[in-house]
Amino acid sequence: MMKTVRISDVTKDYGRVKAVRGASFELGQGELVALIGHNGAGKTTLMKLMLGLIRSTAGSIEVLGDNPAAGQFAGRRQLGYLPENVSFDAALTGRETLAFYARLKREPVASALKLLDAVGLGDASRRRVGTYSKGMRQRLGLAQALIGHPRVLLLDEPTTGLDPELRQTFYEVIQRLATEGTTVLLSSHALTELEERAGRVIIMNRGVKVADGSIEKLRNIARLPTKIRLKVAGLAPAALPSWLPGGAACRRLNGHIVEIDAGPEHKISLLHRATAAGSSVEDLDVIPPTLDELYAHFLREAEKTP
Ligand SMILES: Nc1ncnc2c1ncn2[C@@H]1O[C@H](COP(=O)(O)OP(=O)(O)OP(=O)(O)O)[C@@H](O)[C@H]1O
Repeated sequence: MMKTVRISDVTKDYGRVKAVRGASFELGQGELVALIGHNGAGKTTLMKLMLGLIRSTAGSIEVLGDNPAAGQFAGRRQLGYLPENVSFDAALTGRETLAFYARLKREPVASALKLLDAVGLGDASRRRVGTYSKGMRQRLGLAQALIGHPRVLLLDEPTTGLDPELRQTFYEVIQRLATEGTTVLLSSHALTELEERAGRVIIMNRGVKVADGSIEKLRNIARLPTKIRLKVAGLAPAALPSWLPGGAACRRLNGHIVEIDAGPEHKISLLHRATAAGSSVEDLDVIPPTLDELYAHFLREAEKTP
């Protein structure tokens, strides 16, 4: 996979604040990567470094084969960016706004305007941006970031303010771009929606990268228990199935569900027991560790190391 972004041992200090500390990672063509972390973890700072808006204190950054902070950064036109708090001139219409950005990027205005339809703003394109809702402004921001079919797309909390349907459309748009080869890096606090969508997750804690990999890989490293939920016929409200091994962490949920925490090494044998003849299990759900749980786990681990 061709690498579009290389971050090597990067540190960024703002005076005494260490916003990023020794971070290293590479992003490949066509990857959709989620950057997650608490407020102030260093996500926006990393994006600004990749855009060349600020310079690193130490370490090196390469985007599309070049240093983005260098004066003549050839890759700039191939970068798309949606800032966290996008703001536009309220007096311009959606079309005028996008035409303005297309000219700035020296891209054809006609193809930029087609992006308004792609983000569902076609009907509102002749209205002034001042009359747009927050979600509409966010979509205009996304259209702006997509001008010129960027090879690297950096999105800072892009789904804030979008309703569930628009979030779905948003992910469809960026997933299509990733399939076509764009590197997409998006920062977000909405972990549940990232779970099925991000091919890879980078977790930041106080400026330090604490985890990096697919959800599968993070699950393998964290070795958190999988939840097995069972509906068992004829079980008294507080009772537990007799076939459960002693010491298994389990509980009753709402009177009729039995929930078991199954460590990776016990999962299969517990499922065998649950589905064996005579176990009275009527229904069963297997719930692997969520991104929320993985995130909490890696932050806990990071806080243990001085
Ligand atoms: N221009 C600046 N001057 C001084 N400190 C800054 C500046 N920009 C960011 N910081 C500090 O650097 C740290 C990292 O900030 P950053 O904006 O990268 O975090 P973030 O992970 O994007 O947070 P959020 O989720 O709130 O957007 C924070 O402590 C922040 O206060």
